[in-house]
Amino acid sequence: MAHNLAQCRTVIQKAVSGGAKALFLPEASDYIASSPSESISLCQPADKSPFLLGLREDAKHHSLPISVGVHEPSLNPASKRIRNTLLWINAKGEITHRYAKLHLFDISLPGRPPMKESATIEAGNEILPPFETAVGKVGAMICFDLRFPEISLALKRQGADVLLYPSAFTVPTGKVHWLPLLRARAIECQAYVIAAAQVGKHNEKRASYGHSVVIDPWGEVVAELGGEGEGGPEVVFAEIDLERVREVRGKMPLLRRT
Ligand SMILES: O=C(O)CNC(=O)[C@H](CS)NC(=O)CCC(=O)C(=O)O
Repeated sequence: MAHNLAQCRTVIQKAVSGGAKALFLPEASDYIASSPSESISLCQPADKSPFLLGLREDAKHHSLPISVGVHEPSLNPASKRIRNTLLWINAKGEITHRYAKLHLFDISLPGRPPMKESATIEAGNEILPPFETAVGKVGAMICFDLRFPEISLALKRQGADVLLYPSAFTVPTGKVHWLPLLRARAIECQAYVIAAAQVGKHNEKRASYGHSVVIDPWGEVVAELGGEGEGGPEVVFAEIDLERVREVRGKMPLLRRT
């Protein structure tokens, strides 16, 4: 986790030097463990996690809001499982919003070990209403949620201009599904999509697809990173133009107005 904090701090430095108004980090930026028991044992409450305390300090120091995916304990003290959450840290370093991942990644693909996120993670049970930020009204989702367009459509109806999908996508699913799903969400919601992704090898069992991307409300990719991640942590910049959201929605209205 100390290493991951250092990686994030490198990204924060780059974001600050480039004049970013907000920074979007991937799902599970604090750690990716190699077993359910390790994942549960590493988990700390937000107010005690050195990883989050470090990010909050930097957010405050640079007046830079940060969206980050982490692990947090269950709200139920009797639960052995943890939560997979997205936190919004504001420019004062305070955690102001929290979304707990609704859909868990329980799958088995041919020739690969099955993945059962629900062995470790307890699913969230509510959509977080979109919230105002320096880059517009943001709607939060996480990774596998991408396959369930209902949440993004609900967020659009609630006024989201920007949809977040911080992720740690697998390589085989990412190769085929990542970009088309993200572009579809941007096109049908007529919203910006910001998908910050983990990249490269985590441990003997796991690697992530990478290809972080920002997509505009017309569905065009406006910024992207690669799938190697060998040169260390990378950052990519994109302009979030809320006028562009109004324009696309105005020219092709998809929401019924009665
Ligand atoms: O494991 C952690 O600590 C953090 N969580 C994740 O990386 C999650 C669960 S394994 N990954 C995904 O949801 C990938 C989805 C995906 O790849 C797809 O939908 O194809």
